[in-house]
Amino acid sequence: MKNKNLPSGTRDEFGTEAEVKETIQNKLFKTFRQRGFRKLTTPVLEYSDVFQPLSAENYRPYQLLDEQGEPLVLRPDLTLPVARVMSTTGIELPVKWYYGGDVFRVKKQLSGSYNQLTQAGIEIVGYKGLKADWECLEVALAGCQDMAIKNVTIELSHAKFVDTLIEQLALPEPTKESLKQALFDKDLSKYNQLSEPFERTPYSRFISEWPWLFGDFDKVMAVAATLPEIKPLQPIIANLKATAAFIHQLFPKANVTLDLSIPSPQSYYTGMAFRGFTDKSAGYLFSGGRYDDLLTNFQNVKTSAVGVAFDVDALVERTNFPDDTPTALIFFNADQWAQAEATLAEVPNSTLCLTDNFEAAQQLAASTNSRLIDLTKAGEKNGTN
Ligand SMILES: N[C@@H](Cc1c[nH]c[nH+]1)C(=O)O
Repeated sequence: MKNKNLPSGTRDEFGTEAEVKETIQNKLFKTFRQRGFRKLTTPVLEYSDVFQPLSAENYRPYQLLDEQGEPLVLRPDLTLPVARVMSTTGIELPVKWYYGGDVFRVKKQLSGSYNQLTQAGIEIVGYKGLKADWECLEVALAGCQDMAIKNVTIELSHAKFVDTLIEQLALPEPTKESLKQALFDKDLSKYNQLSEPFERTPYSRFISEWPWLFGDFDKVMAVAATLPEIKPLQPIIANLKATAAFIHQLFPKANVTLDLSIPSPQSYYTGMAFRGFTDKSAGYLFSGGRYDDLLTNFQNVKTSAVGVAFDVDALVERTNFPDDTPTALIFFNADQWAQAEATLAEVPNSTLCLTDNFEAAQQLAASTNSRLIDLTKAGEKNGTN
């Protein structure tokens, strides 16, 4: 074998880290099941068409060809496969799914981030109302609580806010698009120039602060309240406010922020979106949102859906690794296997010692700082135990 290196952005996981990851996944799966979600497993390989709704710059997939030359990808997302399943199987709505698995996203070389990420999430399909969005938030925030992750900040946003507001502005279409781009890019000189016509209009306060409209929920909402009455914005604002109130009521310790100046975290979101962070790092713990149009990409029926996925690797990073390596080694002769099994079952944190002789067992016990349980009495016989 010539190349023993791993492909860039991938890693091996072993020992405590891999075990903690498994424990976290199992804990999440158990919660999902207890809440009535059903498991859905999809393949790691899919036709690239499935992921067409993803924005290409954020999600560059690994590409392959099948035997007929059809382009395949390693899945860069787990929500789109759920939409594919829903549109091809005729499963009755409503449904609540849960899943876990790896997604693959080609990141820039040397960006320091991994190209293979483990997610565990839920998708609720067939419910229009806020209750389904809130069930996602409940699962996400309760999940963080179960992992003892403190200081969780939940950032709310809405996929339609920017477009709805820009739509109202008396500007030519191409200027609207450029204003939106300048806002998202935080290109202030361009933004200021394009937004000049709104000085001394009822929009002026909001438009002048728009690129900075993120942070404390109430403060951002106070600036939004300076806008003139815009009918299509009202349900968006009402949903955001009701959701912030819901979070305060159920998770009083969580910090709620609002961002009215970002592009939607996923290009397929159509409604409220939410991401969870802790103050320790920039990466998110969970990310989710409503996507009522996604299934129309696969079939001509509009279906309401909302979901959230945990970044399991981010949860592992924030968990204190317990040191629970086996502390007792059971040394036995091959014909004592049944007795060794009984001891294994009885002694907590024990493991079978598979060395051929007692000396090797002693060495292993010393190097792993383990207590040696000698079923052969070899130690007694030669006086070393
Ligand atoms: N698939 C989204 C998370 C999500 C699940 N459901 C809805 N959104 C992501 O990877 O960011």
